[in-house]
Amino acid sequence: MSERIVLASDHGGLELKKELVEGLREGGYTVFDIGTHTTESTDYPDYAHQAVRGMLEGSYDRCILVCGTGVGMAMTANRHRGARAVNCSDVFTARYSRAHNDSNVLCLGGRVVGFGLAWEIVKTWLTTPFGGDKRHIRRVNKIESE
Ligand SMILES: O=C(CO)[C@H](O)[C@H](O)[C@H](O)COP(=O)(O)O
Repeated sequence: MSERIVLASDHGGLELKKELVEGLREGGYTVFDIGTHTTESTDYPDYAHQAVRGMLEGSYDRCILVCGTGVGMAMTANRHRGARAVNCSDVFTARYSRAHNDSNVLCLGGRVVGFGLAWEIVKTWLTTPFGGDKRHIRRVNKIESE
């Protein structure tokens, strides 16, 4: 089966999330869109907690979370032990958050990046493997030790 990606957003990330869901489905990923589905004002932590819990319980492989800036989603996701969330608005950070940090949650700002850049970020993030070098494993283990 293809990688299971869960996407979630608040109202601030809704439009970008919708475009990403469509692109990822076309790209053959198994996509779960857990909301929000309307423009009504919502609270990003509700969606971030739900998506990350699902990932940590094994229902999904990775999370992509979108709010206005990506900040609230990243703060919330990183409260969960085992979640390594990156708030990203450039391709370089997307690549190295995978290669060096083994990030498993990508947060984007729907009010910060347009679909074109977001799509490049997402493709890079999904296709870059964790480097697995000893020094990176040691550092990721130190993140997880607290
Ligand atoms: O968490 C955020 C900012 O750190 C998100 O960008 C939210 O989407 C944003 O705060 C929502 O703002 P709104 O004024 O309620 O639309």
